[in-house]
Amino acid sequence: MKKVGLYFGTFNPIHIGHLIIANYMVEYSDLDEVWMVVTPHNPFKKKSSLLDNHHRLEMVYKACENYDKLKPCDVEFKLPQPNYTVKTLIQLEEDHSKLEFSLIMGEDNLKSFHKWKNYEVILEKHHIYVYPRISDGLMESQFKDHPAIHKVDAPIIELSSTFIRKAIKDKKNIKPMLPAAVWEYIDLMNFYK
Ligand SMILES: Nc1ncnc2c1ncn2[C@@H]1O[C@H](COP(=O)(O)OP(=O)(O)OP(=O)(O)O)[C@@H](O)[C@H]1O
Ligand SMILES: O=C(O)c1ccc[n+]([C@@H]2O[C@H](COP(=O)([O-])O)[C@@H](O)[C@H]2O)c1
Repeated sequence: MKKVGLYFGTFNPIHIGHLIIANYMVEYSDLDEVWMVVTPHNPFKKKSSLLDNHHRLEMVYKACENYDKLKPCDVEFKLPQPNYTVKTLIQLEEDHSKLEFSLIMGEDNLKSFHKWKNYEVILEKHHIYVYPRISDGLMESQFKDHPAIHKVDAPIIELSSTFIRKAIKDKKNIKPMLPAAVWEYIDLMNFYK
């Protein structure tokens, strides 16, 4: 069975931090592919300053163009909002019965995973691949040494979409922080100014 890692995000915009993690995961784990799932509305985030779904998807598409094992995914566009991951997983399994889906998550997100809708169901049915991230807070003991949670030693790149949006607004040059095609698209479309 083909193993697909799901990397969920708002990707407003996708940056090299995301791309380095996705590529590392597919090269240094047993995953065959990583799908970058563009989320219209994260239940934990306000929707303000959010670029249209299709523009965020277009940027993910451009970022993945030269990576055969990385794929953009728009499954959440047709699902009710805010987007609960447990529901998305049910939809994906219905659409692709021959694929095995796992989640990719930073250590920071694992610390609040117990607040996700039906997280026990997710953990029962899926593996989670966790990469290191600098963050405060403690890991719930139930997630330490859990058989479905796998640590992958990916590099830490502290960069965020929030930082990039602000830097563009402040007219800073942040070219190396974005895949070239994404930078060109943002520049062409005058986004985040
Ligand atoms: N530099 C990074 N390294 C590793 N993981 C990251 C990095 N930036 C974001 N992530 C993780 O990638 C996923 C998708 O990221 P998201 O789209 O929320 O980007 P973000 O940069 O955190 O955005 P924002 O600053 O707008 O909140 C999330 O799980 C997030 O924790
Ligand atoms: O299902 C949930 O309850 C849930 C709660 C918080 C976040 N998520 C998903 O986690 C993904 C990454 O979240 P974030 O805030 O780190 O970008 C995003 O796709 C969200 O929809 C999901």
